[in-house]
Amino acid sequence: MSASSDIAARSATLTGNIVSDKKYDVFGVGNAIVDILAQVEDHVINDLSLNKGSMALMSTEQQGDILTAIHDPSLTFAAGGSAANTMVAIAQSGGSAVYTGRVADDTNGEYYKKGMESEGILFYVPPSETGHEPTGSSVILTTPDAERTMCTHLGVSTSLGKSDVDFDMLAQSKCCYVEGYLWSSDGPREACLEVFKHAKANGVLSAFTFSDSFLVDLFAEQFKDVVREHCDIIFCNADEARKFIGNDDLQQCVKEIGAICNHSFITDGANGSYVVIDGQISKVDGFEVKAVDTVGAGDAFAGGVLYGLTNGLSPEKSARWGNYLASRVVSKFGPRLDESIAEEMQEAIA
Ligand SMILES: OC[C@H]1O[C@H](O)[C@H](O)[C@@H]1O
Repeated sequence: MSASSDIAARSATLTGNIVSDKKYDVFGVGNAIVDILAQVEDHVINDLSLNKGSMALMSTEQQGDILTAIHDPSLTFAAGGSAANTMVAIAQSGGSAVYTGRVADDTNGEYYKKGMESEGILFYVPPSETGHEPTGSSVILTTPDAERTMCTHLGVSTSLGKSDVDFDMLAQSKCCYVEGYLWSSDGPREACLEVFKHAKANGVLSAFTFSDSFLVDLFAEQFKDVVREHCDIIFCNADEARKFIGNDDLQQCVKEIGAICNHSFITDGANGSYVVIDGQISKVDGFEVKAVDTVGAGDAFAGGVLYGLTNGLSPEKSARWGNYLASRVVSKFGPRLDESIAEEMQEAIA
């Protein structure tokens, strides 16, 4: 079978919705990160020379300097990590999810594992022994306009490798979901490529998120190859879409992304999202809410979409549910919702 006819066949499977007898809805792979959340004024982002709205990689010492500088007695902690947040959104929608990510055998690692298990996620990778890197963490500064700026130390999450992946569980999943954040480290990137290959060999659809515009800056060409060779479904936001295509005109970017991947979901903040299925573009409206913290919004959107696609909803209804989950996450501080909201689905997508 040629590459293009293979893609066409996989595409037809999705358009008919991915409802199969596989055991799990989605198999996620990501950096396991504990979030340290603070609210700051705008000038703090400038004073610290941070790139507002983006993610920067740094050492724990640099994170410590930031925490000292902001001197916030009301810091809060949350289990985060982009793909992990997405798996939680799937579970809170009523779906089933498996998570592959690495924590250390330390306090944050224990906290993180408990957080995932309490949401019903199958988090099976054993923690790394202490003495090396700590569990990954991200100091997340949210400004009054609800924008979040992330200062991340990846810690032990960069030691995730392909030998950590449970390929049997992957084969029993309808879809896998990989975060672009993993591209900044060699071992996790190789593990992801292996996940995509095994997914294809076992009739599991492959979904990918670009994660952050700085990654698109660094890896645009690699991301294009990944999308063309491996992906059935992609997620990005408007900034990432513009950088990926190299054009400021969002409509044009949506069209061009849709020509590269047959199932593309592009978020546009409070305006909602674009769904491009086999070149056909639909705009799906967002929900009007007062946003206080945008951390985790894209993750919640992807969770809603993946829940929908793996449970018989059309791509547009799936995106509507994704928009709803994102609107709920931005209405509160922190990267995840606190509880299941599956019972709100019918009204939200009607
Ligand atoms: O997408 C938001 C997530 O990305 C970062 O990895 C943080 O952990 C945060 O929870």
